[in-house]
Amino acid sequence: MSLRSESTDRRSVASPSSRGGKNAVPGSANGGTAWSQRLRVNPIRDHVSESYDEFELDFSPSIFSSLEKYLPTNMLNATREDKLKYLTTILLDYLPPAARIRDQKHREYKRAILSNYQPLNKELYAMNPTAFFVPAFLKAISDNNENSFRSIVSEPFPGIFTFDMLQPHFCELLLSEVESFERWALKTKFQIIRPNTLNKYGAVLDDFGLQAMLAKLMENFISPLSKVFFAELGGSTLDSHHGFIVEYGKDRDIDLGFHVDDAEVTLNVCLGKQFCGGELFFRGMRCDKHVHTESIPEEIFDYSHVTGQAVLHHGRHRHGARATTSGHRVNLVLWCRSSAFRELKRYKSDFSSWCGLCTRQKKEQQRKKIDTTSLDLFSREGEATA
Ligand SMILES: O=C(O)CCC(=O)C(=O)O
Ligand SMILES: [Fe+2]
Repeated sequence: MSLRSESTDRRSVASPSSRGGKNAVPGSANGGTAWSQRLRVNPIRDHVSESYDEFELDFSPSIFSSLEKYLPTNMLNATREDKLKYLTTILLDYLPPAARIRDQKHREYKRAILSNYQPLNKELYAMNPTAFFVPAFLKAISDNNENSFRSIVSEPFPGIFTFDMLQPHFCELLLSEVESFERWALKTKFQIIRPNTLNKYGAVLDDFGLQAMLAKLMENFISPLSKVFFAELGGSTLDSHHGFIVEYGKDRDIDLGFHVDDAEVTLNVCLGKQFCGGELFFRGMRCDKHVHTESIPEEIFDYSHVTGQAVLHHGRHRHGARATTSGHRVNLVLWCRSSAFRELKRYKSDFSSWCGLCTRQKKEQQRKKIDTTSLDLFSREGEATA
């Protein structure tokens, strides 16, 4: 079985939004500003940074809050929009030229959507926990401890967690919003960029105004779980996301090839509708070095989607989706990423404790070591008694 690493080729940048209720970052972020952007060397430790959560940003809002302490004195009391613009210009300077051009294009793409597409269900665009989530999920998150999480979560296979999460009404609203977005794109001949390299259908929710809501979903509802279940795998330091919809059935994608996600933690929730097939198949966790290696029988696990139910797994847990044989299946997928974990991985040794093959190889080495030590002992005992 060949395996692909799903990637989006997407980088993070601040982008303006004209949507009602959300703040827009005015103007082009990396051109035309009168400032010569600089940061101070040492932070102002007692400065209380503002929150940027409700802005439509592609850099994580927490990056802006952290960097605020490094702003020059004349910028400290500027408006949040101006601070965003100032900091975004600096952040963009760190991107290589090709990435900067790609980002610029993507910002224009998003701007074109946000200024022309009229949302159908405005209530989806701001986080509203009681309307979005089932009560048991909300209670477990507000109790915020391992016992409360374990009380709503099943772990049908090591590292794969399932739980009831979304209200049926929320699923219906999101489905109708995606359909409305696709109708608009068809009518206006707008070319939609698909969620990633493996999909011909589906849509990136972050691109049409749902980014701030999804950032809250990750920060307030997924991070608490991933801090407990994926602590050593980047789950404690999630700081950005890629949120999208996948669609299968007639005139849509049929299945999804074997792959790993460009994510530390993946949330995958079935929104409906009626369908047969479409099971997820998992085949073991692998580090980059071993991603293409065979799986062993103990790593095989299949999961059948249930509407409203979430699956939470590590992004390097290799998986794919079988053909949806009838009906129409739509899932919400949130790839949650940790820049700190990725940075750490760059400096780490060859061995990954979570990789099925690394651990097997280590056990094998240890077994061989024990075998040779006991052989050695055995021959010395032989010498002694000879
Ligand atoms: O179709 C599914 O449920 C799987 C989706 C998935 O794995 C992905 O988009 O990364
Ligand atoms: Fe995936």
